[in-house]
Amino acid sequence: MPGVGLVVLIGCGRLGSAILEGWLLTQTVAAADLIILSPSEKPAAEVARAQGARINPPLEALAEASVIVLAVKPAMWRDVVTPLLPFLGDRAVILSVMAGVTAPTLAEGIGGWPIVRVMPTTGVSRGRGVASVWSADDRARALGQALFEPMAETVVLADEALMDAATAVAGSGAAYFYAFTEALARAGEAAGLDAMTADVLARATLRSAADSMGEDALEALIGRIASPGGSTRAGLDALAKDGRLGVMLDETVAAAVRRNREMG
Ligand SMILES: NC(=O)C1=CN([C@@H]2O[C@H](COP(=O)(O)OP(=O)(O)OC[C@H]3O[C@@H](n4cnc5c(N)ncnc54)[C@H](OP(=O)(O)O)[C@@H]3O)[C@@H](O)[C@H]2O)C=CC1
Ligand SMILES: O=C(O)[C@@H]1CCC=N1
Repeated sequence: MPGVGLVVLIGCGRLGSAILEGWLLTQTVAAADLIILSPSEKPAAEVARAQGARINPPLEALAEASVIVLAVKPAMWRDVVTPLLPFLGDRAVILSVMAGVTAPTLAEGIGGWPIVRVMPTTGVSRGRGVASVWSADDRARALGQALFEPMAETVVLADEALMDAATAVAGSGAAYFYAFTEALARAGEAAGLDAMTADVLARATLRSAADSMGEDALEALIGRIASPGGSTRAGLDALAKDGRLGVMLDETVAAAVRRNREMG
């Protein structure tokens, strides 16, 4: 894609691989413009290599990089990045997808380069992710948007302090929906379905609900299914009894926000 330049992806684990797959799928980054640093061989990196990406080249190659994407665990980024710093050019932007690690903390170890934080979901691998972007630097923010908008519904946050909440809602959120779906299947089993039928129905319902959602208000969507006095309304009333659904999700998001702060 014109304008993005040479992209260095550091870490090709679950999220790094998803990002790589998304870039190639949506042609956001040409494989020839990619350098991937990975201690072990990864299927996604091998696919990129076959299309022209460079894997673990001599570090002198980093001098031309426009953007360095940090997709390693929050606990290890200093050890990973410190040896690379002497090789970075003046124009590089640091893009971190790490949960919890703040820009001021990153700047302690990577001073001098503009920083953009992006919190994507692994759905970017299929060009259908979600991403929250924050940067204090206009060029870095624009680069973050250029790299993620083609493969994610992207929100630009006004304040870095909101990144932990965005991570707790979107970065983690798919896992909550999967956990809910699992619990729905088990409840179906308790109501008499065999385990496999309950799984098929719960998973298909999640897919169908997501497909049908569009841009309509959630309340309107619920209203279309829940006939007054009907069985869905009875189920929804049980779900929200004494405000417990809201309380449960407040606690869920608060716990994830706390953990993001601890990891940073
Ligand atoms: N998974 C998710 O859904 C999301 C994750 N994140 C963030 O993404 C980051 C990565 O998470 P995730 O992908 O799940 O974790 P993984 O453990 O799957 O990936 C981390 C990768 O870092 C690699 N690595 C370790 N040392 C180096 C090194 N020196 N140079 C290059 N790569 C190295 C590891 O390589 P190896 O496998 O060879 O050890 C590993 O594949 C985290 O900071 C997390 O907060 C953010 C949003 C969503
Ligand atoms: O669980 C984690 O720490 C990361 C952050 C968002 C999704 N995965």
